[in-house]
Amino acid sequence: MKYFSTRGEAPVLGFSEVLLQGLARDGGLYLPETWPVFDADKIASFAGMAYADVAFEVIQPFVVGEIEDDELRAMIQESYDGFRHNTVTPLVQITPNRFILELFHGPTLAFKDVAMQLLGRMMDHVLTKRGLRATIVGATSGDTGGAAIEAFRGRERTDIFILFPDGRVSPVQRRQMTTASEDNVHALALTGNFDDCQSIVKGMFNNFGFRDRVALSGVNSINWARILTQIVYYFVSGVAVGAPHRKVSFTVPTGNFGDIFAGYAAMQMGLPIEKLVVATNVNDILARTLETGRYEMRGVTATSAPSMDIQISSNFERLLSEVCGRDGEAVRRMMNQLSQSGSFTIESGPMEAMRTSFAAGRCDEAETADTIASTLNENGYLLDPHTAIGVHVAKSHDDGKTPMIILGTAHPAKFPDAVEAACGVRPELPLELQPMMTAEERQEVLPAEQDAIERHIEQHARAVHSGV
Ligand SMILES: Cc1ncc(COP(=O)(O)O)c(C=O)c1O
Ligand SMILES: N[C@@H](CCOP(=O)(O)O)C(=O)O
Repeated sequence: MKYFSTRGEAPVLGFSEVLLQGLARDGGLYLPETWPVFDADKIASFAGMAYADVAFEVIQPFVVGEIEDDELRAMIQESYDGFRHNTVTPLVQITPNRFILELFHGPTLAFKDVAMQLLGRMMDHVLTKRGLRATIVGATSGDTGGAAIEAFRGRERTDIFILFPDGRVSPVQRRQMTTASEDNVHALALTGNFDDCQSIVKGMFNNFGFRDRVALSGVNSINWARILTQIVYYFVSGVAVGAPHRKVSFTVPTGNFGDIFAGYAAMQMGLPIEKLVVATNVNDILARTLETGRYEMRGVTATSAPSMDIQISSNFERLLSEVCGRDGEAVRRMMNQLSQSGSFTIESGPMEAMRTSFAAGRCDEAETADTIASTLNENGYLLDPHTAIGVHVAKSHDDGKTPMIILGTAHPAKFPDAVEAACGVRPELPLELQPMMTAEERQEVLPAEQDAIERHIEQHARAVHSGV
């Protein structure tokens, strides 16, 4: 399998190179040249299979020729053995037609673990084979950072630098990043918002001198491997509610558009999906875009669902590429307009194509709190604010016939203050995570300036100093 950049000007690469590069050298995002397609019999055969076995079937066609089957199987097995639930991503029915897909049983209680646990192992595998070291950078609005640090802490071949918006993540999220004591972990609190952190990360990838000196690699969902590993749970849950014999819809709490793009990928691979519903908080750029055809940035508002406080939604570029017939020039034009004027318009053809697969809705702060309280009272189920946004939006897209799966993206105990304020119940962290809340914290507070961050990384990254 080969991968091309959405902007059409970077070299076509194989999986291992795409994994290490993160962002393409033309600023674009990598996509597979073709979608492997599973027929109905193959999809039906996933029923009753262990999560790790489905993961192997889904991931293998994308990495074949680059990672041996037995090595892939072993990495998948190890990644999911550590999850708190033996089905890895259990499905919980909350109404006759609606289900929560609990993606938060990994080590940091967020859906990011599903991808990051395997990504960490794959990267280590490729670096070891090549005798290389890498400097990983990531931007986080709260969850990616903790999950990435958990996946890479103590790994010999990587240093990890996570940029997060100072004061804009929950205390649990912050501590998941700042209490790791391993020398290869660097939590950087930036005086800005998530979009600033993400722009700096992309800026570092576009500074080729720096990128090559530190052997830069990325773990945000700009990295194709993140999306790839997330495709699996769409198949697992879709089959559990009757696919391929019936269609299924998904509602996805969305920020950077990575999770829902994995659903789009599953659809291209043959999973019969009726609708992919984008659920946003008041930072609703994606909902507005689907409505109006115009992608238009506004300021970011801090909410009780901080991981979704995003305006520059990286993976939307992957969808633009798909609906524009993989026309790199068209994607470059829109992305240039975005960086010059903060907006761009999508032509009617691509917009119609998008609307055949996607719908969208938004949920404000009061609705988020009401949904947490009413779902607890009516269904006995405690939601985190991000998943609550999904549940709220799903209600207006549920046709009553097609099973609606809402992605449960975080455990409520990551956001105890918001949950308690909404419903009076304070969710407890699992016992093994409680010591973190009193452990010593270690972080650097830095200005949201690319130069300052690059200097800091050059001083601390072993890839620069070890000569490996
Ligand atoms: C809890 C939670 N829900 C939803 C999202 C949004 O996911 P995505 O950025 O893939 O759209 C995030 C952040 O990525 C998150 O951490
Ligand atoms: N919501 C994310 C933001 C980064 O998204 P990613 O999926 O591109 O890593 C977070 O919690 O950090």
